[in-house]
Amino acid sequence: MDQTEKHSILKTINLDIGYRNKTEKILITEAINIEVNEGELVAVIGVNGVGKSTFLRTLSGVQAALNGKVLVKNEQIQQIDSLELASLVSLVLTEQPISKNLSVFELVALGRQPYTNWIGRLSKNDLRQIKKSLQNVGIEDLQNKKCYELSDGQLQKVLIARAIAQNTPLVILDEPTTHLDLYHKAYVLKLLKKLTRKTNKAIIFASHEINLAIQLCDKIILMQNNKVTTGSPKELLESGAFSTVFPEGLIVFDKASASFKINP
Ligand SMILES: Nc1ncnc2c1ncn2[C@@H]1O[C@H](COP(=O)(O)OP(=O)(O)OP(=O)(O)O)[C@@H](O)[C@H]1O
Repeated sequence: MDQTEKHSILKTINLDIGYRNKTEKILITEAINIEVNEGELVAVIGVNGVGKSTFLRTLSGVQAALNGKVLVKNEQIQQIDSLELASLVSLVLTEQPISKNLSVFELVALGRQPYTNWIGRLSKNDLRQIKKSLQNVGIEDLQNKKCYELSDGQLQKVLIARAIAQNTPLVILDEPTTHLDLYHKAYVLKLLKKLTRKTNKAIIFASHEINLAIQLCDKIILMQNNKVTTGSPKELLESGAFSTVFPEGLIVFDKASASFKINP
């Protein structure tokens, strides 16, 4: 087994993503080949409607692939039973239905479900993991609040804490910074980076925060019309891949500052 294989947590092989209705397949993107290793922070970037959520749902096993393979720890995702999958992959979706009557503590505790016994009793280890997640995300002071009392941004942090409490080697988040102000966007993405370093988890998230992703991520998966380009921010910068992310004109990529700017 070589080094890369050893640390691979997620891999796709000629993956086609999209939808199936009664009569046809709706292909969104085809032949996606990516690899994510332990300890990496990876952003999925692309314009509205390009297929980021579809891709993340397919990677987490929530949605079936049209074709090709998703491998989690070298095992094909369809062959992993749901309990084992819940101990490998945690998923945070943008508009997730949650019971807002739960307290923050109770919601984060749900992350422990794959490990609790059939009556859902929390062990000492579960309690330790919940406390650690609340601490890691910096929301200990919110733990007794009801979720309906939270701002959208606070709720987003709680959902991240729940995913961390699940303690999986792979965490997938769809737009984890949507409701946050600039400070908290940077805070959350830096937090995700810190977690990859501290826990060796692989974290993959879809985001429109391309400038922050360039500064913070180990890898970027760039989705464009039926095409996916992957590399480190440096590699993508050097190859000029960022210059075609948006339609020409309004926004341009400034190579000198490695960021997108409005065309004056
Ligand atoms: N259930 C569905 N059936 C058929 N097509 C769908 C379905 N859900 C989404 N789509 C289509 O799939 C494409 C990709 O959608 P997706 O939500 O994955 O994009 P996205 O990149 O996450 O967009 P955004 O940045 O706006 O969140 C869009 O054209 C969308 O209309």
